[in-house]
Amino acid sequence: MKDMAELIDGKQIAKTLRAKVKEQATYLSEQGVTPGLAVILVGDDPASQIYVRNKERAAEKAGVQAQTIRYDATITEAELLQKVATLNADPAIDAILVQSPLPEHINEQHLQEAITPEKDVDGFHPENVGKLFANRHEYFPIANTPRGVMTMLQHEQVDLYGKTAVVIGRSILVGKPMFSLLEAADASVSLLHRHTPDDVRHTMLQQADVIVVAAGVPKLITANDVKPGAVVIDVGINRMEDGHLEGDVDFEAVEPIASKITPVPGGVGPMTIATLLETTVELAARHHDVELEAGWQNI
Ligand SMILES: Nc1nc2c(c(=O)[nH]1)N[C@@H](CN(C=O)c1ccc(C(=O)N[C@@H](CCC(=O)O)C(=O)O)cc1)CN2
Ligand SMILES: [Mg+2]
Repeated sequence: MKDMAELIDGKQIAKTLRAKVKEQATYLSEQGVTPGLAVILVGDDPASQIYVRNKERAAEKAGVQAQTIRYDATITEAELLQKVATLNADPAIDAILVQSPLPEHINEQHLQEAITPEKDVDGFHPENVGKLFANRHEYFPIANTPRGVMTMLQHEQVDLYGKTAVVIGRSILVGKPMFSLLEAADASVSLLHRHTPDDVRHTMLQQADVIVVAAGVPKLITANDVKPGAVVIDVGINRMEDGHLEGDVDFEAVEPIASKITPVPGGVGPMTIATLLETTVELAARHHDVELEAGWQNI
Protein backbone atom coordinates (compact mmCIF):
# COMPACT_ATOMS: atom_id res chain seq x y z
CA MET A 1 0.00 0.00 0.00
CA LYS A 2 1.17 3.53 -0.78
CA ASP A 3 2.06 5.84 2.09
CA MET A 4 -0.66 8.40 2.63
CA ALA A 5 -0.06 11.99 3.70
CA GLU A 6 -0.67 12.89 7.31
CA LEU A 7 -3.92 14.83 7.61
CA ILE A 8 -3.61 18.32 9.13
CA ASP A 9 -6.74 18.49 11.26
CA GLY A 10 -7.72 22.16 11.19
CA LYS A 11 -10.87 21.51 13.15
CA GLN A 12 -8.88 20.07 16.05
CA ILE A 13 -6.14 22.72 15.94
CA ALA A 14 -8.80 25.46 15.85
CA LYS A 15 -10.48 23.91 18.89
CA THR A 16 -7.20 23.97 20.81
CA LEU A 17 -6.61 27.60 19.81
CA ARG A 18 -10.14 28.61 20.82
CA ALA A 19 -9.55 27.07 24.26
CA LYS A 20 -6.39 29.20 24.59
CA VAL A 21 -8.36 32.29 23.55
CA LYS A 22 -10.95 31.52 26.20
CA GLU A 23 -8.26 31.32 28.89
CA GLN A 24 -6.96 34.76 27.88
CA ALA A 25 -10.47 36.24 27.65
CA THR A 26 -11.11 34.96 31.18
CA TYR A 27 -7.88 36.56 32.38
CA LEU A 28 -8.90 39.83 30.69
CA SER A 29 -12.32 39.75 32.30
CA GLU A 30 -10.60 39.37 35.70
CA GLN A 31 -8.89 42.68 34.84
CA GLY A 32 -12.28 44.22 33.99
CA VAL A 33 -11.82 43.93 30.23
CA THR A 34 -14.37 42.35 27.88
CA PRO A 35 -13.00 41.89 24.36
CA GLY A 36 -15.50 43.45 21.93
CA LEU A 37 -15.84 42.47 18.27
CA ALA A 38 -18.10 44.24 15.75
CA VAL A 39 -18.94 42.48 12.50
CA ILE A 40 -20.60 44.38 9.66
CA LEU A 41 -22.59 42.16 7.31
CA VAL A 42 -24.08 43.63 4.14
CA GLY A 43 -26.62 41.82 1.96
CA ASP A 44 -27.76 38.20 2.03
CA ASP A 45 -24.90 36.16 0.60
CA PRO A 46 -25.72 32.69 2.00
CA ALA A 47 -22.12 31.67 2.75
CA SER A 48 -21.43 34.98 4.53
CA GLN A 49 -24.55 34.47 6.68
CA ILE A 50 -23.15 31.11 7.84
CA TYR A 51 -19.63 32.40 8.47
CA VAL A 52 -20.90 35.36 10.49
CA ARG A 53 -23.25 33.15 12.51
CA ASN A 54 -20.29 30.83 13.22
CA LYS A 55 -18.19 33.81 14.30
CA GLU A 56 -20.92 34.92 16.74
CA ARG A 57 -21.19 31.44 18.24
CA ALA A 58 -17.45 30.91 18.53
CA ALA A 59 -17.02 34.36 20.07
CA GLU A 60 -19.67 33.77 22.69
CA LYS A 61 -18.14 30.43 23.72
CA ALA A 62 -14.68 32.01 23.97
CA GLY A 63 -15.77 34.97 26.11
CA VAL A 64 -15.58 37.55 23.33
CA GLN A 65 -18.54 39.93 23.07
CA ALA A 66 -19.52 39.96 19.40
CA GLN A 67 -22.17 42.08 17.76
CA THR A 68 -23.24 41.80 14.14
CA ILE A 69 -24.56 44.86 12.39
CA ARG A 70 -26.68 43.74 9.44
CA TYR A 71 -27.57 45.91 6.46
CA ASP A 72 -29.56 45.45 3.26
CA ALA A 73 -27.51 45.24 0.08
CA THR A 74 -28.92 48.67 -0.84
CA ILE A 75 -27.03 50.55 1.89
CA THR A 76 -24.75 53.30 0.60
CA GLU A 77 -21.01 53.40 1.07
CA ALA A 78 -21.36 56.71 2.94
CA GLU A 79 -23.70 55.11 5.48
CA LEU A 80 -21.27 52.24 6.03
CA LEU A 81 -18.35 54.64 6.46
CA GLN A 82 -20.38 56.54 9.03
CA LYS A 83 -21.00 53.32 10.97
CA VAL A 84 -17.29 52.46 10.88
CA ALA A 85 -16.49 55.93 12.26
CA THR A 86 -18.90 55.34 15.14
CA LEU A 87 -17.35 51.94 15.92
CA ASN A 88 -13.83 53.42 15.71
CA ALA A 89 -14.82 55.83 18.49
CA ASP A 90 -16.64 53.24 20.64
CA PRO A 91 -14.47 52.19 23.62
CA ALA A 92 -16.42 48.91 24.00
CA ILE A 93 -15.25 47.80 20.56
CA ASP A 94 -11.71 46.43 20.19
CA ALA A 95 -12.02 44.81 16.78
CA ILE A 96 -13.98 45.70 13.64
CA LEU A 97 -14.47 43.68 10.49
CA VAL A 98 -16.54 44.07 7.37
CA GLN A 99 -17.53 40.68 6.01
CA SER A 100 -16.36 40.14 2.45
CA PRO A 101 -17.67 40.04 -0.30
CA LEU A 102 -19.54 43.34 -0.43
CA PRO A 103 -22.13 44.41 -3.05
CA GLU A 104 -20.66 45.83 -6.28
CA HIS A 105 -21.51 49.48 -5.53
CA ILE A 106 -19.40 49.55 -2.38
CA ASN A 107 -15.66 50.06 -2.65
CA GLU A 108 -14.09 47.54 -0.30
CA GLN A 109 -10.82 49.47 -0.16
CA HIS A 110 -12.57 52.57 1.19
CA LEU A 111 -13.87 50.51 4.10
CA GLN A 112 -10.52 48.83 4.71
CA GLU A 113 -8.95 52.27 5.00
CA ALA A 114 -11.73 53.64 7.19
CA ILE A 115 -11.27 51.12 10.02
CA THR A 116 -8.68 52.49 12.41
CA PRO A 117 -5.50 50.33 12.19
CA GLU A 118 -5.73 49.66 15.98
CA LYS A 119 -9.11 47.90 15.51
CA ASP A 120 -8.40 46.36 12.11
CA VAL A 121 -8.86 42.73 13.15
CA ASP A 122 -8.64 41.54 9.51
CA GLY A 123 -5.28 43.23 8.99
CA PHE A 124 -6.45 44.74 5.69
CA HIS A 125 -5.63 48.40 6.44
CA PRO A 126 -2.70 49.56 4.24
CA GLU A 127 -0.76 50.53 7.39
CA ASN A 128 -0.99 46.98 8.75
CA VAL A 129 -0.35 45.41 5.34
CA GLY A 130 2.72 47.63 5.03
CA LYS A 131 4.05 46.61 8.45
CA LEU A 132 3.69 42.96 7.51
CA PHE A 133 5.44 43.47 4.19
CA ALA A 134 8.24 45.39 5.93
CA ASN A 135 8.73 42.62 8.55
CA ARG A 136 8.24 45.14 11.35
CA HIS A 137 9.10 43.79 14.80
CA GLU A 138 6.12 45.22 16.64
CA TYR A 139 2.57 44.07 17.19
CA PHE A 140 0.03 44.60 14.42
CA PRO A 141 -2.97 42.56 13.26
CA ILE A 142 -2.43 40.10 10.39
CA ALA A 143 -5.10 38.66 8.07
CA ASN A 144 -6.62 35.71 9.90
CA THR A 145 -6.62 33.02 7.21
CA PRO A 146 -2.88 33.19 6.39
CA ARG A 147 -2.06 33.68 10.06
CA GLY A 148 -4.12 30.57 10.78
CA VAL A 149 -2.15 28.68 8.13
CA MET A 150 1.10 29.66 9.89
CA THR A 151 -0.34 28.35 13.18
CA MET A 152 -1.14 25.05 11.45
CA LEU A 153 2.38 24.78 10.01
CA GLN A 154 3.87 25.56 13.43
CA HIS A 155 1.58 23.01 15.09
CA GLU A 156 2.73 20.42 12.53
CA GLN A 157 6.37 21.41 13.14
CA VAL A 158 6.93 22.22 9.49
CA ASP A 159 10.32 23.93 9.36
CA LEU A 160 10.19 26.67 6.72
CA TYR A 161 13.80 27.80 6.95
CA GLY A 162 15.38 27.66 3.47
CA LYS A 163 12.40 25.80 2.04
CA THR A 164 10.77 26.54 -1.29
CA ALA A 165 7.14 27.67 -1.07
CA VAL A 166 4.59 28.40 -3.78
CA VAL A 167 1.47 30.44 -3.02
CA ILE A 168 -1.31 30.52 -5.62
CA GLY A 169 -3.68 33.51 -5.45
CA ARG A 170 -2.78 37.13 -4.74
CA SER A 171 -5.71 38.45 -2.72
CA ILE A 172 -5.31 40.78 0.25
CA LEU A 173 -7.30 38.16 2.20
CA VAL A 174 -4.89 35.25 1.67
CA GLY A 175 -2.22 35.28 -1.05
CA LYS A 176 -0.32 38.52 -0.40
CA PRO A 177 -0.11 38.19 3.41
CA MET A 178 0.69 34.48 3.02
CA PHE A 179 3.63 35.42 0.81
CA SER A 180 4.94 37.83 3.47
CA LEU A 181 4.51 35.40 6.36
CA LEU A 182 6.31 32.55 4.58
CA GLU A 183 9.07 34.92 3.47
CA ALA A 184 9.45 36.21 7.05
CA ALA A 185 9.91 32.56 8.11
CA ASP A 186 12.87 32.37 5.69
CA ALA A 187 11.22 30.33 2.97
CA SER A 188 11.90 31.24 -0.68
CA VAL A 189 8.42 32.15 -1.86
CA SER A 190 6.83 32.46 -5.32
CA LEU A 191 3.44 34.10 -5.71
CA LEU A 192 1.43 32.74 -8.64
CA HIS A 193 -1.99 33.83 -9.88
CA ARG A 194 -4.61 33.44 -12.61
CA HIS A 195 -2.30 34.85 -15.28
CA THR A 196 0.56 32.46 -14.54
CA PRO A 197 0.78 30.12 -17.55
CA ASP A 198 -0.20 26.53 -16.76
CA ASP A 199 3.22 25.12 -17.68
CA VAL A 200 5.01 27.68 -15.48
CA ARG A 201 2.69 26.89 -12.55
CA HIS A 202 3.27 23.19 -13.04
CA THR A 203 7.08 23.56 -13.14
CA MET A 204 7.20 25.82 -10.08
CA LEU A 205 4.85 23.61 -8.08
CA GLN A 206 7.02 20.57 -8.74
CA GLN A 207 9.89 22.33 -6.95
CA ALA A 208 7.84 23.38 -3.93
CA ASP A 209 8.32 21.97 -0.43
CA VAL A 210 5.23 23.86 0.71
CA ILE A 211 2.18 24.69 -1.43
CA VAL A 212 -0.57 27.08 -0.32
CA VAL A 213 -3.40 27.35 -2.80
CA ALA A 214 -6.16 29.96 -2.66
CA ALA A 215 -7.19 30.11 -6.30
CA GLY A 216 -10.92 29.36 -6.12
CA VAL A 217 -10.55 26.71 -8.85
CA PRO A 218 -11.80 23.25 -7.85
CA LYS A 219 -9.12 20.52 -8.07
CA LEU A 220 -6.59 22.89 -9.69
CA ILE A 221 -3.69 21.02 -8.06
CA THR A 222 -3.32 17.42 -9.05
CA ALA A 223 -0.92 14.52 -8.53
CA ASN A 224 1.77 15.45 -11.04
CA ASP A 225 1.95 19.05 -9.73
CA VAL A 226 3.24 17.91 -6.36
CA LYS A 227 6.77 16.93 -5.35
CA PRO A 228 6.81 13.76 -3.22
CA GLY A 229 6.82 14.77 0.45
CA ALA A 230 5.51 18.32 -0.09
CA VAL A 231 3.21 19.95 2.48
CA VAL A 232 -0.06 20.96 0.80
CA ILE A 233 -2.38 23.59 2.29
CA ASP A 234 -5.74 24.01 0.57
CA VAL A 235 -7.49 27.34 1.24
CA GLY A 236 -10.10 26.81 -1.50
CA ILE A 237 -13.75 26.37 -0.56
CA ASN A 238 -15.77 25.71 -3.72
CA ARG A 239 -19.45 24.86 -3.33
CA MET A 240 -20.29 22.44 -6.17
CA GLU A 241 -23.67 22.11 -7.92
CA ASP A 242 -24.71 19.11 -5.82
CA GLY A 243 -23.95 21.16 -2.67
CA HIS A 244 -20.74 19.44 -1.60
CA LEU A 245 -17.55 21.39 -0.92
CA GLU A 246 -14.45 20.93 -3.02
CA GLY A 247 -11.01 22.39 -2.37
CA ASP A 248 -8.52 23.74 -4.89
CA VAL A 249 -6.56 20.49 -4.49
CA ASP A 250 -7.57 17.12 -5.93
CA PHE A 251 -7.33 15.55 -2.49
CA GLU A 252 -7.59 11.87 -3.50
CA ALA A 253 -4.89 12.30 -6.15
CA VAL A 254 -2.49 14.34 -4.00
CA GLU A 255 -2.87 12.53 -0.67
CA PRO A 256 -0.58 9.61 -1.67
CA ILE A 257 2.18 12.04 -2.74
CA ALA A 258 2.21 14.80 -0.11
CA SER A 259 3.70 14.32 3.38
CA LYS A 260 0.99 16.47 5.01
CA ILE A 261 -2.26 17.81 3.59
CA THR A 262 -5.28 19.82 4.78
CA PRO A 263 -8.80 18.54 4.01
CA VAL A 264 -11.74 20.63 2.78
CA PRO A 265 -13.88 21.06 4.80
CA GLY A 266 -12.19 20.84 8.20
CA GLY A 267 -8.80 22.28 7.24
CA VAL A 268 -7.99 25.98 6.94
CA GLY A 269 -11.63 27.21 7.24
CA PRO A 270 -12.04 26.61 10.99
CA MET A 271 -8.64 28.25 11.64
CA THR A 272 -9.90 31.55 10.16
CA ILE A 273 -12.50 31.97 12.90
CA ALA A 274 -10.27 30.76 15.76
CA THR A 275 -7.54 33.18 14.61
CA LEU A 276 -10.06 36.03 14.39
CA LEU A 277 -10.80 35.49 18.09
CA GLU A 278 -7.07 35.25 18.86
CA THR A 279 -6.50 38.63 17.18
CA THR A 280 -9.52 40.18 18.93
CA VAL A 281 -8.16 39.19 22.35
CA GLU A 282 -4.73 40.60 21.47
CA LEU A 283 -6.27 43.91 20.36
CA ALA A 284 -8.39 44.14 23.53
CA ALA A 285 -5.33 43.52 25.72
CA ARG A 286 -3.44 46.28 23.93
CA HIS A 287 -6.30 48.79 24.12
CA HIS A 288 -6.53 48.27 27.86
CA ASP A 289 -2.79 48.02 28.55
CA VAL A 290 -3.06 44.48 29.87
CA GLU A 291 -0.02 42.28 29.31
CA LEU A 292 -0.84 38.76 28.18
CA GLU A 293 1.65 35.97 28.74
CA ALA A 294 4.15 35.96 25.85
CA GLY A 295 3.52 33.12 23.40
CA TRP A 296 0.18 32.18 25.01
CA GLN A 297 -1.12 31.15 21.63
CA ASN A 298 1.65 28.65 20.83
CA ILE A 299 -0.03 25.32 20.35
N1 LIG B 1 -13.72 40.30 6.37
C1 LIG B 1 -13.49 39.03 6.03
N2 LIG B 1 -14.24 38.45 5.08
C2 LIG B 1 -13.99 37.16 4.74
C3 LIG B 1 -12.97 36.41 5.39
C4 LIG B 1 -12.19 37.06 6.37
O1 LIG B 1 -11.23 36.49 6.95
N3 LIG B 1 -12.50 38.36 6.68
N4 LIG B 1 -12.79 35.05 5.10
C5 LIG B 1 -13.75 34.37 4.26
C6 LIG B 1 -14.93 33.81 4.98
N5 LIG B 1 -14.67 33.27 6.32
C7 LIG B 1 -14.63 34.14 7.34
O2 LIG B 1 -14.99 35.26 7.28
C8 LIG B 1 -14.69 31.87 6.57
C9 LIG B 1 -14.68 30.95 5.54
C10 LIG B 1 -14.76 29.59 5.80
C11 LIG B 1 -14.85 29.13 7.09
C12 LIG B 1 -15.03 27.68 7.41
O3 LIG B 1 -15.00 27.29 8.56
N6 LIG B 1 -15.25 26.83 6.41
C13 LIG B 1 -15.58 25.43 6.61
C14 LIG B 1 -16.67 25.05 5.64
C15 LIG B 1 -17.95 25.77 5.95
C16 LIG B 1 -19.00 25.57 4.86
O4 LIG B 1 -19.71 24.59 4.92
O5 LIG B 1 -19.10 26.45 3.97
C17 LIG B 1 -14.36 24.57 6.35
O6 LIG B 1 -13.54 24.94 5.50
O7 LIG B 1 -14.26 23.54 7.00
C18 LIG B 1 -14.85 30.04 8.12
C19 LIG B 1 -14.76 31.40 7.85
C20 LIG B 1 -14.31 35.31 3.21
N7 LIG B 1 -14.72 36.55 3.77
MG1 LIG C 1 -14.29 45.97 26.12
